[in-house]
Amino acid sequence: MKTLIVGIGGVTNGGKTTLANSLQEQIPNSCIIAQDSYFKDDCDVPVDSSGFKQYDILDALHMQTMIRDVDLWRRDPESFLRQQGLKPQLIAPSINKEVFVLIVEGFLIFNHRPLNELFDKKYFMEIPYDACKRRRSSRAYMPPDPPGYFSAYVWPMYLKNREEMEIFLDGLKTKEELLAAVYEDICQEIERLRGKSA
Ligand SMILES: Nc1ncnc2c1ncn2[C@@H]1O[C@H](COP(=O)(O)OP(=O)(O)OP(=O)(O)O)[C@@H](O)[C@H]1O
Ligand SMILES: NC(=O)c1ccc[n+]([C@@H]2O[C@H](CO)[C@@H](O)[C@H]2O)c1
Repeated sequence: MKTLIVGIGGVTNGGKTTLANSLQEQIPNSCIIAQDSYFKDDCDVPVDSSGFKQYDILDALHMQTMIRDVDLWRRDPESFLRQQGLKPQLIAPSINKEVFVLIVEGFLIFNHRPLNELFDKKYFMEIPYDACKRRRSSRAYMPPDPPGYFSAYVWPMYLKNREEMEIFLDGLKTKEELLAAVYEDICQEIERLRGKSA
């Protein structure tokens, strides 16, 4: 059995979850670990000097738990898939040629060194400030963004976190264009892995 870990990171509301879900539907034996599922309870997230809750830093997330889940997948991708309610679709000529794909999506996945080291493929979604602000204002986070949170906290934190990045995806492209580009790239990687001796 072979494995491929794909990271889809980038700006808030860039379209990471949308792209990850579409990829997961198209790629056999793939599943998703989403960083947004690992936020700490609101009472455990500190407030900065301006009174803003610091949600956009690694400390706001249970990263050890997230890494543990990635490890669970690495040890036994087939069981992990079943635990998520997904059915393995064994299509390659032998189990040695089968490629299991983990899609990890989230806004700070490349900023956490132990997680960053695990990726075989990395994509970083970007959209400009205005589009991001517009998309974000139509979302309901829990707790909701207080006034000024996006421009004074979320966007500056994004620019800081982005400094560590590599491959960029233009999140203003259509969902179909984004899916086609990344899907094609991942399929090539799966074929490359299948071709490698077990
Ligand atoms: N390619 C696209 N073009 C236009 N709108 C999109 C595109 N992809 C996603 N969207 C829309 O943008 C919003 C955010 O999408 P999504 O939840 O996938 O982003 P995200 O990067 O996972 O956000 P967050 O990290 O803040 O949870 C949604 O309303 C979604 O429908
Ligand atoms: N608990 C949450 O999911 C939560 C709460 C408040 C804010 N956020 C925002 O989620 C984005 C990443 O997807 C970050 O920009 C957070 O500000 C999430």
